[in-house]
Amino acid sequence: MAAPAPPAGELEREQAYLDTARAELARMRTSAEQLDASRASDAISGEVLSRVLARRIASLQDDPRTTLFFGRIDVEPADGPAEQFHIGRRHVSDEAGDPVVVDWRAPISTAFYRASPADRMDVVLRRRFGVDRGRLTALEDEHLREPEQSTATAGSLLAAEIERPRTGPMRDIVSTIQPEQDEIVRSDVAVSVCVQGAPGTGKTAVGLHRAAWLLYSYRGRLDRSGVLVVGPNRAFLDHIGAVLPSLGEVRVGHATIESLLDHGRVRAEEPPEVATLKGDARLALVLRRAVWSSLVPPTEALVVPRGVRKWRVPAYEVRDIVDELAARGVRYSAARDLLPQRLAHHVLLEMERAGDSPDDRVQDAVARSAAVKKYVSSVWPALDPQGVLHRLWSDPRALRAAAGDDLTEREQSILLWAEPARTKGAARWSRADMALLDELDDLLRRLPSLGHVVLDEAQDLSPMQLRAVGRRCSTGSVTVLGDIAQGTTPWATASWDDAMRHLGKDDHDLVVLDRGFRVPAVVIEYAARLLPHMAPGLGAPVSVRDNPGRLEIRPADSAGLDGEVVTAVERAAGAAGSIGVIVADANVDRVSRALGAAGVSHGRLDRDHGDDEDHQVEVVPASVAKGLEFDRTVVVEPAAIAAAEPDERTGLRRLYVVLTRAVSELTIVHTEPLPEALRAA
Ligand SMILES: Nc1ncnc2c1ncn2[C@@H]1O[C@H](COP(=O)(O)OP(=O)(O)OP(=O)(O)O)[C@@H](O)[C@H]1O
Repeated sequence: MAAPAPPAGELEREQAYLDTARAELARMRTSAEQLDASRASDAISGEVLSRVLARRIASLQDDPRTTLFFGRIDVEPADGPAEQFHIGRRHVSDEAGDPVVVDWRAPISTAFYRASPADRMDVVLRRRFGVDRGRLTALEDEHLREPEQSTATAGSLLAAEIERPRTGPMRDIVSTIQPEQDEIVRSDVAVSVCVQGAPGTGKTAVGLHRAAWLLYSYRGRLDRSGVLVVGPNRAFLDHIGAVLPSLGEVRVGHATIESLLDHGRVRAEEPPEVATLKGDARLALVLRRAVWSSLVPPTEALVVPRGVRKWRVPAYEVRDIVDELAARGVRYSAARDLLPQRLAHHVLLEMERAGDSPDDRVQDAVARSAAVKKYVSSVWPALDPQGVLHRLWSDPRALRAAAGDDLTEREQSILLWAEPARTKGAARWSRADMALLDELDDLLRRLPSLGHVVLDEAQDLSPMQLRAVGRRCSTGSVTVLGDIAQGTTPWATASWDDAMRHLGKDDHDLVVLDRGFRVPAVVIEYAARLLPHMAPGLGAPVSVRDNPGRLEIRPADSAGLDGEVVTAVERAAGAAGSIGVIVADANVDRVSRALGAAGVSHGRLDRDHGDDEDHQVEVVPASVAKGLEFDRTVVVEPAAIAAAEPDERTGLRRLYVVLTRAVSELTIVHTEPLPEALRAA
């Protein structure tokens, strides 16, 4: 018996419904345009209102290139009427306020993503639409109660969407979010989630959709506190930067860890041993001690002259005040700000005891007096992060005192500058120093917390960097995305429990994603040969791609390497789709020159710039490839890519990252022997 087809005329009926939905959206826009901000009660509210209105009108624009919905569910609850819901990127309602299209983030839409024959969630029919330039071209029905009634093609629209060629930046996956992904996306706002997933399992996609879902579900709260996405470099942020706007969310901040911890210019590179030690969580204890040991126990009384009299607060009383402030858990500088008023209050009590009746203005004047200021500076010195760190790295005695039992003598000697900078302004700070300056900043004044942070490629952060991110969501929650096998920094995390503890989120859900959406089977199986050598215990994803992919290995002699690369790139460029030519950082110029000489137009990525021009071919330094994807990749000289890292394990991990960027084809061009781990079958 032939599998059922959708009922005749159904596509036309759905197209008519789409036309109605478009008309309703136009009506919503017109009525928003007619609202008048000038009728607000005052100028400031008028300005706020007109901004809100402008945003609302922009959000109601119809994009004729897409449809307003991509799916439909028919639900038949046991205790209520049967209903149909069309699911789309945004909500559309009719004049009576009834929904015409429901937002994919609304609670009712959950069933579209998660219902299955085993757990129908009241759904009897799930329909998916094929779309071309704003019109519906096909539909597929899944009957959850009677699976044999499902259309013959059920599942093929989903597969086609996953197989669609990748060109340009990353796009949203809103029409095809998978059940295990949806569970993460819709985790409660209070829950911190850590997602471990092999390359291409959709971690980044899930994190971004979670941000959009949270903003929809907790709009008021998160609009105020803010949501931030943190990624490894600018090229990556450029790659993902269009996803949230395409979901209607333009108010999410995007940052790299470097831009987040911007406490001055990075002017020094340091050996991995030093950077790793500076990233160790023990440094937090050292810095805390360095800050609080700056307090100088008072030995002399505070003396405040006023007119012909002198008022005294004895040293032991000041000590009590200082001890009380230091014990309150207030940050160092914030507590210091309280000290003048406390001292002035004691002076006031003295005055009262002497028969005066001073008022608050007298207390303020005493607090601001030169005598009090000078005294405060002597017992509770003003500090700034750069000053504290400059002293620690320059002065062995200061470092020894702050180190306590937490750092060995050898470790202290590693941290000390060989040639101390003369002033803090002249200090040449390193990347690892930035996380320490950030920690110091927070020891001095508390940083306000965001509502939610999405942290991608989290495996690469040091404990001190994780602490820095954690303090930015200290009262909010975090979505942590990463893959231990892709950790390529010397301080990369070996355990998600440790990483989450450094983030201050001991209490979290750990979820493993293992279905691979990017990398086709032959490519992932090849790359997975590396896993036992650099991340034993971690499995490769199971590719869910229909396309088995293509893997080609092209040996060349050293004179012919560039020519072989050009040939491989030209062949790859014969079909539509993006091409990444991934090479060891040191070889980027050479390969780019060779391509240029052969007339192959291409762009170049670096840490700070994703290419915004529309190049089909991009030359990508291996250190920038993480998180990116290309339809076809040409990987040049794997041995050189691995050898550029400080140790073998990191080298193989870098190679694993590089080999897993391809959506359909991977070509390897090499003259040096391939690393042993790759050769072993
Ligand atoms: N449910 C889905 N439907 C369609 N495409 C998907 C789905 N999930 C993921 N993808 C696609 O798979 C590709 C890989 O996704 P993503 O970059 O989020 O993976 P990742 O786990 O972050 O990878 P990596 O660890 O390599 O950075 C992307 O093109 C993404 O759009």
